[in-house]
Amino acid sequence: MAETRQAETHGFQTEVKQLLHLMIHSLYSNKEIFLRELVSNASDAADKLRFKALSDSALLGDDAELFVRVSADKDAGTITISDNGIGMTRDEVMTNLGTIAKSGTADFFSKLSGDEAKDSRLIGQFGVGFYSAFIVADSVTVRTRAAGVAANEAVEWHSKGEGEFDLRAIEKAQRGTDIILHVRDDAKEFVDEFRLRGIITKYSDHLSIPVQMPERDDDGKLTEWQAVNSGQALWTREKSDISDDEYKEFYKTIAHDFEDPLLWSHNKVEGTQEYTSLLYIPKRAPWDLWNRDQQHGIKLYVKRVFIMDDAQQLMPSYLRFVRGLMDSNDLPLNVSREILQDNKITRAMRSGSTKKVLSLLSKLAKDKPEDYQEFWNTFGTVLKEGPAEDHANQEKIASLLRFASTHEDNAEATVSLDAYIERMPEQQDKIYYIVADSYEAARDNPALEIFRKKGVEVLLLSERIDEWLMSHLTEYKEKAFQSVTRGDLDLGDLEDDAAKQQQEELENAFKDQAERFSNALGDKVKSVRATHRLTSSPACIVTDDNDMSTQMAKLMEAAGQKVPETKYIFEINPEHALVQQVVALEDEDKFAEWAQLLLDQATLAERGSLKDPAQFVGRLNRLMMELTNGKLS
Ligand SMILES: Nc1ncnc2c1ncn2[C@@H]1O[C@H](COP(=O)(O)OP(=O)(O)OP(=O)(O)O)[C@@H](O)[C@H]1O
Repeated sequence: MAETRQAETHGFQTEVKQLLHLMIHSLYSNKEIFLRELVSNASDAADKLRFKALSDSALLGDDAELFVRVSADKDAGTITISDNGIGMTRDEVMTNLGTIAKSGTADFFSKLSGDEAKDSRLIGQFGVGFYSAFIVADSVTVRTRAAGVAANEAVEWHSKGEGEFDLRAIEKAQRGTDIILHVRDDAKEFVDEFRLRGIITKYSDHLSIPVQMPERDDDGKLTEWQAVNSGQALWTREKSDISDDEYKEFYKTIAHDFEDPLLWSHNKVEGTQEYTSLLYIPKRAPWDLWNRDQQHGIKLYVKRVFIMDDAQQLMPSYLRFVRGLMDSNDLPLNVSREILQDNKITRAMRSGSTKKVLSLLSKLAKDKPEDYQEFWNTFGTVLKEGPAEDHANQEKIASLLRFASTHEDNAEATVSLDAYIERMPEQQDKIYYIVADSYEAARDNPALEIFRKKGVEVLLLSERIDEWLMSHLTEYKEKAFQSVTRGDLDLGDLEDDAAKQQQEELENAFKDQAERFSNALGDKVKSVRATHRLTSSPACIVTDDNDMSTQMAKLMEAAGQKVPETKYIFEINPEHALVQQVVALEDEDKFAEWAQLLLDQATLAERGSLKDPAQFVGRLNRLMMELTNGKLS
């Protein structure tokens, strides 16, 4: 036994070291948050135990009144935060307090710049948690005994927050965790129970668990522990009794965010289902928002008892930036993730809260367009997953989308579909868009020429998700979406009969030449025809209606899927001077060279790359040499 009580030393995972260093250096102006983090961990530990005890009441033993206790010892220079919650086993201590068990952590740290101001914002997004103890402490001791584990199987963890931590077996009479902070000289102001009490009432007043502090006699001796928070879960109170500040502080505690939320919505739903929801939209994106496996931020409670974090069934994935909680009166207390998955009650809660969030956003867009724009810039890309994921709310989600467009002439996505429709000329019946690799590639794609000439607005899409979005969004307010690089260009009533007839004549007149191009290019193209998309470019390629679009093919290739090669329709502008010279060539070999060059150019403008760029360069140089007769003038 004696041997196991010897301390073992372990190194922190590299990322922990980085996090610690960064935290100490960038959060010095916001030191007091350590208490919020540690008290909220202690309260989570109580919640977890209460939940586990639902199926195994023996776990509570004779220590069923759960609490968090905070005290300070001026002589020793320490602050202690204790709870009689779930505690941790040795293995749990090793992983929870020695590593950062979040996927993508290394990636996150590679983004840090070394600029402390910038990095401190990032660190806020990351969520500091337990390690924030080191903002005020130069050494931290954690003594913990997991529920259901014998007193002599408790563990002590100790670290100075540098490269390593010590672990040893100890004996601990009470279940739960004590965290003892040995406070650094520059944070001694916190070794003061009056000060600590102020911080607790600021951050933790609404926790449903009592947070207790010592009552002391004149000699400073503890006489009893007394709760210093109101102990009433915030969301159970009447909306009218809760101040904005209380809502904001509560958000910071549950979301581990440093900043105020952008907005929130607190609802009591009554009727066939009874539940309360308190949902927040953060101002900033968490660092791992783009990861679809990222945990969801909704906590589930049943009759005020905490059941689980990250209840994915309560919020669709495209709203995974929403934080908050739902408290059901109808679900059984012993509900499991499996039960949640296929459950009438959860479905109703999910659908109700989804509607709530969407209407909250619509209202923001209407009342405070600038704030909405800020929201869109932060979370828009995630919301774009919505139309594919949630058919029932497609129209509502679509109304929240924002795009760059030819109307605005800048890359920022500010145009709503309603604004687009509002500007549509009466004869226009479709919503035109283009998807490309970048805003510039979209803006300068030759297929837009005819639209510019006719003054028809085109939405310019260039995010990775956009092709996916547009493949699920087929219409909005009964107007179909139409890609300008796809299929036959049907401008509908935007063209009058005379223009249509003129176009037909042009196509007929070009038939023979189109065939000549087609013979020269062989199976490199699907077909060749005269275009009516172009005004200043000689040629472009477009995708046939039934083929996979360029962007979709790229998306699938990037995902490692085998994609059949798309053959394009090659459209030529017979009125372009270069085309007129090419068709005048009599030598068929030369004609073929030029035809290939025009196709390569058009492919470059649409796809951004060629299969064999060296061949293109060789051909271009050969033709230039011929044109210049080997001499530039
Ligand atoms: N008082 C405690 N009792 C029991 N377990 C704890 C306690 N404090 C921390 N832990 C465990 O350590 C883990 C890591 O804590 P930490 O605060 O770093 O992260 P987190 O709470 O999971 O995430 P975040 O704070 O970023 O939301 C917790 O998830 C929990 O399992």
